[in-house]
Amino acid sequence: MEARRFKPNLLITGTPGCGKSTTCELLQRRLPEYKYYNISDFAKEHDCYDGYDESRKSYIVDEDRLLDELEPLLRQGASIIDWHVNDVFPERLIDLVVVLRCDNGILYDRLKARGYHNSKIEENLDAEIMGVVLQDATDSYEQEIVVELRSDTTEQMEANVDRIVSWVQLWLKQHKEGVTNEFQGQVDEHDSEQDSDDSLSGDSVEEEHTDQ
Ligand SMILES: Nc1ncnc2c1ncn2[C@@H]1O[C@H](COP(=O)(O)OP(=O)(O)O)[C@@H](O)[C@H]1O
Repeated sequence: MEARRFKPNLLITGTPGCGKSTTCELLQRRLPEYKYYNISDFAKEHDCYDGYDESRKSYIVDEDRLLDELEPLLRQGASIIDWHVNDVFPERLIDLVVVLRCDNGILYDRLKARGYHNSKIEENLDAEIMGVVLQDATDSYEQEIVVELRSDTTEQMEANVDRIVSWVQLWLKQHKEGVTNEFQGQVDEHDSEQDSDDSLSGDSVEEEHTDQ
């Protein structure tokens, strides 16, 4: 049986350029006892690569190897996981999935500034338009723990971090009290001032993984 976690594991996902790393950085400042796992870096550091995809100009992650390395760490809880791929982590180890979304014009500028070549920019823009990452998340996790948040502006990013910290506090309170209510039910109540844009709205699209 899975050991009980005393602090939640947070998965911050989204198309490359949507703001995962920046959001995680801010989040970690607010949650200093949480460990931050940027999976691209983690895979590199732990030699979890299985070749290089020349056409995509990106390394291919050996997901089995990655999970072997990561699982014992996630079992301890208090993790912030940053990756555009979200459907590889065992459901039992993830407590909240935040899918960051971004306007395509803004995303284009961010990816261009990052020096991505055009085909890679296009692939990522298509993935964002089609909601691929959100679809993967809703396919892989209970809908109650998947939350879609807009990250076009600094103000939105700061508000997102505030919300995630509030959810963490709520999770801690619930688990301390042994309350078994559904997490999202409490979140909805807590965030009743949020507008309806925050509801899940992923379109059904074909599977396509983006890479950095
Ligand atoms: N909500 C936001 N508002 C303004 N700039 C942002 C926002 N999110 C990300 N950025 C900027 O966009 C770029 C890509 O963000 P990053 O966090 O690296 O994305 P990801 O980790 O999803 O690839 C960075 O220069 C970052 O400062």
